[in-house]
Amino acid sequence: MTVLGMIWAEANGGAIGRRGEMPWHLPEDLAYFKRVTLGDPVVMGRRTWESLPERFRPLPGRENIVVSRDAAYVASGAVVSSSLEAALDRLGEQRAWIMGGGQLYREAMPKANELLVTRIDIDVPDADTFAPEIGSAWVLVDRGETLTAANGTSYRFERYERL
Ligand SMILES: CCc1nc(N)nc(N)c1OCCCOc1ncccc1N1CCC(C(F)(F)F)CC1
Repeated sequence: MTVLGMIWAEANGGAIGRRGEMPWHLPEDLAYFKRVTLGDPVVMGRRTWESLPERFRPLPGRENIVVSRDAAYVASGAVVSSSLEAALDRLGEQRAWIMGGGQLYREAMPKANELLVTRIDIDVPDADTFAPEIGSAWVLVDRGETLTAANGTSYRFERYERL
């Protein structure tokens, strides 16, 4: 069984996206995401793959798996899996990270062992994509200290483990 982590950044109210973009720019979170995931396979939905700036496609230094039901879908530099299960079957015992988006987080939640959530103190009134609910099966094991980004934004890195 893969040790499966999920990693996301969310703004106030659980916002994680707006019209296919992340409506903020927080280099400190990009660095965190890169540090955490480097070397491990990452699994993402097609919309997240398409949201990545060209220069980040594929994410360097890790196997990129894109989940799409479209058997004809091509993601150059990535492996396309037809379902989350197919992606997990590929991964075998490897530790891997679900990196978005909302739909895949919700589907993978029951299979995840660890959640890394960056809480960003900004309001995104017209958000259209939201983080999954973190249910009572989870315990916040590391609240992280509240940090201030170079651009003045407050944020913190949280870690949850399954009870
Ligand atoms: C970073 C954003 C992010 N934060 C956390 N904590 N969890 C995530 N699931 C996550 O979303 C990754 C997919 C979206 O990512 C991007 N969306 C727009 C612009 C840039 C990116 N990044 C920049 C860094 C790059 C690197 F390879 F350097 F990591 C990856 C692509």
